Amino acid sequence: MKAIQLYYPPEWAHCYGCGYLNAHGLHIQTYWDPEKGESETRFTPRPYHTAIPGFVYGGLLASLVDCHSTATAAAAKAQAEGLSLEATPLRFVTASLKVDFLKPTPLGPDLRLVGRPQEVKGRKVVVETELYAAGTLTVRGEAVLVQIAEGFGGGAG
Ligand SMILES: CCCCCCCC(=O)SCCNC(=O)CCNC(=O)[C@H](O)C(C)(C)COP(=O)(O)OP(=O)(O)OC[C@H]1O[C@@H](n2cnc3c(N)ncnc32)[C@H](O)[C@@H]1OP(=O)(O)O
Repeated sequence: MKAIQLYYPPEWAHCYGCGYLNAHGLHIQTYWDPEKGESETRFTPRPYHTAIPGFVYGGLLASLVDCHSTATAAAAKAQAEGLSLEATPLRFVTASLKVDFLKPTPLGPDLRLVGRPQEVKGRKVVVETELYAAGTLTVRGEAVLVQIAEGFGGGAG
């Protein structure tokens, strides 16, 4: 199975979190299960992703939820519209990101994020994510993702 992020064309693949063209990035990769209608990302933090010794830095956890959610939105929208990401790449950006840190996340185990689309409407997708460390739910996220429109970012600076 191919990660959703690997369908992004090069101009959308520089993201620090998930861009395959960012040599310094996290290279987050998300997989879509069309039967369950949910996504999965796995990531193993490095020792330097520390908050306090033994626990993962919350900003990293938010980044995982962020890029996991943008990819989930692309897959959910593609499935809802009967599109193939191979033929029609879709790219979403984050409009809103809410992260609840339910428990400290231990540094060491592989982290597993599960994403479930709550709403797919027009250019907007809402995704809920649960993040597990060694089977324990430690983070819950909710993100609003908006499909980028032509000329995205125009006028900035
Ligand atoms: C090029 C590839 C980049 C890849 C980045 C990967 C992940 C990221 O980190 S993205 C970086 C951080 N995000 C950004 O920089 C985005 C900055 N924001 C923007 O550009 C715009 O506000 C943008 C595109 C999100 C929305 O603007 P616009 O295109 O005008 O959408 P708009 O028509 O207002 O809204 C569409 C829908 O989203 C909803 N929405 C928009 N913003 C929000 C928000 N902050 N909270 C909740 N809902 C929102 C709207 O209510 C609307 O919903 P509905 O259709 O139900 O009425």
